[in-house]
Amino acid sequence: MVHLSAIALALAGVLPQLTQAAGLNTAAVAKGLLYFGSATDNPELTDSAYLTQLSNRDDFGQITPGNSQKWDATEPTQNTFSFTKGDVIADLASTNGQKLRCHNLVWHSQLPSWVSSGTWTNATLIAAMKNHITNVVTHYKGKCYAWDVVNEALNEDGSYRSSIFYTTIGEAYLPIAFAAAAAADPSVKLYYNDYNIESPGSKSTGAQKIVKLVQSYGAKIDGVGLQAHFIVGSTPSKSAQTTNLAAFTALGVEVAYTELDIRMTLPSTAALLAQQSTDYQDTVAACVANAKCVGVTIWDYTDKYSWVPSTFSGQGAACPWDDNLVKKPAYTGILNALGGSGSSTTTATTLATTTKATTTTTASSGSSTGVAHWGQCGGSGWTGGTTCASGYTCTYSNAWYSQCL
Ligand SMILES: O[C@@H]1[C@@H](O)[C@H](O[C@@H]2CO[C@@H](O[C@@H]3CO[C@@H](O)[C@H](O)[C@H]3O)[C@H](O)[C@H]2O)OC[C@H]1O
Repeated sequence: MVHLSAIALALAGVLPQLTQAAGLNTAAVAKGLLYFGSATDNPELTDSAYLTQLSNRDDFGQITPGNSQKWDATEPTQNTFSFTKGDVIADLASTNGQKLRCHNLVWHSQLPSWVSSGTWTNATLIAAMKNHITNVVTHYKGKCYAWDVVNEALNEDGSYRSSIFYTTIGEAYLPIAFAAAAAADPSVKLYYNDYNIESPGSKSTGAQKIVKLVQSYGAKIDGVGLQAHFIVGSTPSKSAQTTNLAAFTALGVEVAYTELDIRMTLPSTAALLAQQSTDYQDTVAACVANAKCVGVTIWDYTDKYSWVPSTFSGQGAACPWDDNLVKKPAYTGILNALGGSGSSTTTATTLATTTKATTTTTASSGSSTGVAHWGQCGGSGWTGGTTCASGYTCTYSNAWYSQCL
């Protein structure tokens, strides 16, 4: 069936178009992603210039709290919960009309000492973990697009990290955590999130085993978050990242780049900034190429507030905006991957189908073929529709069209 409304909307410019002027999020949505986003943190929000750019939905359609939803922030004392700082970020997302990625529930780091140094049995730690998850997820119910339920459970060789959770409970802590999160908010997407799982290898294989483990317990797992804390010049190729993403999505889960930044040894040079731009472009292009890659989040947008210099001695300049909130070449690299710096041609017949459309994009740097993730899923004329075709799930809709994955 031909949906003339999609053609009309596209021709009239109602659907997101790929133009020079489009920001990162606008271009990402036009390319079929759900969002392009940034992490942020409470102390930075007093910087009005920073806040203004963060709130610019043309660039950022999603934000993630960098620290304020972690266990040490939300349950510093057993069964005493504090949501004040996390609520500031959640409210900001709501005010700005941005999606919120919620981060994180179970992680070996930034734990309060009552957890990390407590005396636990299998039963008592399961109870404490479930109580934490239930309270935090319930508090933010309906506000998060996704939760990073378990963060960084793996060693580099793909074996389990010896966290308090693994050594006390064993691998069952993962499905137990996912099941508790699903019970508290059945609608929110539930993710496993880790670093160094962005190209094929032992750790990526370990993360795929976690997906299968959770599924084998009958618990819900919706996605895998690839942190993507990269180094300029050592970023995995687009090809390696594309192959890797496909291995995850073949398991029936979606994927997202959740903490992208690409650091360099300081001082930065023009050559390093150019390579950084290429590395950003390759990574975002890998996401665009996979129909189940829903978004990219950078781990703060400006070098001014990046976590990198305080964590990796002598390194920095990892973000697409510099210390003065001026865009770096990396910004253009991301936009190139999103088709934002060139022209885009999409055939009307492809647009009109209820299946995922294939978009051919001609960027200034060359030609590439990507997969558009959106589809006009129902209705007719200018009112559009919000019902997805059979076999598709509606992940976003507005008055004009639905996004169906
Ligand atoms: O002193 C601490 C300070 O060290 C802390 O820094 C944060 C550490 O976590 C960072 O985010 C993580 C980066 O990579 C992945 O491993 C994780 O998934 C992320 O959560 C965050 O950006 C830093 O700000 O902040 C609190 C201070 O008290």
